[in-house]
This record gives sequence, C-alpha cells and structure tokens, in this order.
Amino acid sequence: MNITSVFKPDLFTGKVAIVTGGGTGIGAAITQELAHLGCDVVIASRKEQRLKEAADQMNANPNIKGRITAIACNIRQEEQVKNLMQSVVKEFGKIDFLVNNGGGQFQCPAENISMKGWSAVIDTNLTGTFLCCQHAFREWMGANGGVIINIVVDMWRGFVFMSHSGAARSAVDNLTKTLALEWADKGIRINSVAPGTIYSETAAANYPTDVFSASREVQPTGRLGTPEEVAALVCFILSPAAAFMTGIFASTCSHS
Ligand SMILES: CCCCC/C=C/C(=O)SCCNC(=O)CCNC(=O)[C@H](O)C(C)(C)COP(=O)(O)OP(=O)(O)OC[C@H]1O[C@@H](n2cnc3c(N)ncnc32)[C@H](O)[C@@H]1OP(=O)(O)O
Ligand SMILES: NC(=O)C1=CN([C@@H]2O[C@H](COP(=O)(O)OP(=O)(O)OC[C@H]3O[C@@H](n4cnc5c(N)ncnc54)[C@H](OP(=O)(O)O)[C@@H]3O)[C@@H](O)[C@H]2O)C=CC1
Repeated sequence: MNITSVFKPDLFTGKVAIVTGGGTGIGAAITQELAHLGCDVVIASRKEQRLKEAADQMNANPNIKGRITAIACNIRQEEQVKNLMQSVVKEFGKIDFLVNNGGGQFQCPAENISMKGWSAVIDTNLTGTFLCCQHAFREWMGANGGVIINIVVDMWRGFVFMSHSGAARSAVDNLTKTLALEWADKGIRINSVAPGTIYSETAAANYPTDVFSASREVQPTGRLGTPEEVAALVCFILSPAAAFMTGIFASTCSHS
C-alpha cells in the first residue's frame, strides 16, 4: 500500500490510536499513514487471522515508525469493545485517537431487507460506533481528552438500496454532533468523515456487481478516490492543524 504523507514525519510520534477495521481497505491506509507519522496503532476487527496478517505485513514496511498491533474485536459486542479499550490502556498507557472505521452494509431494496439484516447493519454501524466512543471515554478520554473520527457515508441525499446503512450513518453524524457538545469540556474533539467512492479489493468483494466502476462516471473528479486520500483527511483532522474543529461532517467527495 502507498503512503502519501504531506505532514511532518514526526507529527504523531508518541501518540496511540485505535482504528477499527484497520486491517483492510480505507482502515489499512489510515493505519499505515498514522504509523508512518510515528503513531502506535491498534487495529481491531472480527477476523483475527486476517487482522494479524495485516499487522505483520504493515510492520514489515521500513517506512513505518509506529508499531501496529492487532486485537480481535466485534464492535457489536459490548464486552469485546470494553476489553479492547482496557487492553490498549493497559499495554500503551493511553488512547489519543479513535477512528471508528469498521462497518459496512449489503445492497438490498428496502422492502426486502430482513429484520436480521437490518439489525446487523444498525448494530454494526450505529451501536458499534456508539459503544467504541463510550468505552474510549470511560477508559481514557473522559479524564484525559482525545480525538475521535467516525467514518460514515455521504448519505445526505439518501443511500439507494442501502437504507439501513444510510439511516445508521445519519444517526452517527448526529451522535457525533451531540458528543462534540457533551465532551468538549473534557478536551475531546469528535468529527465524522465520509469517504467518497473508494475502491479496494475488500470493499468491492461485498457487492455482487461492479458498483465501483459503475459509479466512476458520476464522480466530479472523473475517477474514484483512493484509501490514501481518505487517510490524508483523517490525519489532518486528528492533527493539531484541526484543533478548533469539532462536531463537523467532512467528505473527500460529495458524489457517491
Ligand atoms: C455505489 C458504490 C458503493 C459506494 C459506497 C460504499 C460503501 C461501503 O461501505 S464499501 C465497504 C463495504 N464493506 C463492508 O460492507 C464490510 C462489512 N460488511 C459486513 O460485514 C456485512 O455486510 C454486515 C454489515 C451485514 C455484517 O455481516 P455479518 O454480521 O457477518 O452478518 P451476516 O453476513 O451473517 O448477515 C446477517 C444478515 O444480514 C442479511 N444479509 C447479509 N448479506 C445480505 C445480502 N447480500 N443480501 C440480503 N441480505 C443480506 C441476512 O439477513 C443475514 O442473515 P442470514 O440470512 O441468516 O445470513
Ligand atoms: N469504500 C467506499 O467507497 C466507502 C466506504 N465507507 C465506509 O468506510 C469504512 C471502511 O470501508 P472499506 O475500507 O471501504 O471496506 P472494507 O470492507 O475493507 O472494510 C470494512 C472493515 O470493517 C470491519 N468490520 C466490519 N464489521 C465489523 C464489526 N462488527 N466489528 C469490527 N470490525 C468490523 C471489517 O473487518 P472484519 O471483517 O475483520 O470485522 C473490515 O476491516 C466502512 O465503514 C465503510 O462502510 C463509506 C463510504 C464509501
């Protein structure tokens, strides 16, 4: 994977981040960029073997200065989220950054979505994000401050055939705004970021048809975005350059 850093090489030296879904696609690019800038990163998701292999592969990159550690966690399970936050504080002594990137959905017309499928998407994207924010607050950030980024989608004009995800992400954006207000006096900044339409092998594997190629022509840039371009925006918001930015929705591209 490429690293496209435009920041100072030691920007995040000494910092500790958690990136959910940090072993694949956009999450892996965020992880690599953070580690390139000196941050220790804990990546967390369900598929432990794939997660560990991703961490090993990224740690083998000679351009990485931070250490990348894998901890299995299903963000839908509160005990696993609590364990993730407690393990990171125990091993690294703090949590400076939390990037709630783990999530996703399947395409299905609204009238055909089963209750189980609806719940899986809401529990992953809304409740999972809430649990990660809440337990990061309880275990570290409430007493020490920090920066949180919630990865959402550009759902403002609807999210066709992904009504469950559009509803969950819109709720996450509102949650972001509320937490920004509730937690500002604790030194916590929290913003949401919507990637434009970003191709990666793992993202594409979730769709039966080539939805990414199909959406290329409606992009104002005439091309899809890259995971590295989302990582650059995330690193900007985590950095002191965005110290006055909280409760904001930002996107790498408004047409998805
Ligand atoms: C225009 C181009 C797209 C641009 C925007 C791109 C946005 C992106 O987000 S790309 C990233 C895509 N990555 C992912 O979505 C990864 C994560 N996704 C998932 O893990 C699943 O989609 C999940 C959110 C549904 C969670 O999966 P899991 O907990 O493993 O649940 P199951 O697979 O067991 O499914 C539970 C339940 O959900 C229903 N269901 C699942 N897939 C489909 C489907 N393709 N069609 C219809 N219904 C589906 C179904 O009811 C499942 O239960 P069972 O029937 O018992 O299997
Ligand atoms: N690619 C795109 O165009 C866009 C992507 N997004 C969002 O960006 C984020 C990253 O997507 P992208 O990199 O493209 O796709 P990927 O499919 O590569 O990434 C999804 C990640 O989420 C993790 N994940 C899913 N469910 C859970 C769970 N219950 N607990 C913990 N981790 C979980 C997966 O790991 P595991 O399976 O091991 O749990 C995987 O690493 C997602 O939230 C996605 O919806 C938003 C807009 C556009």
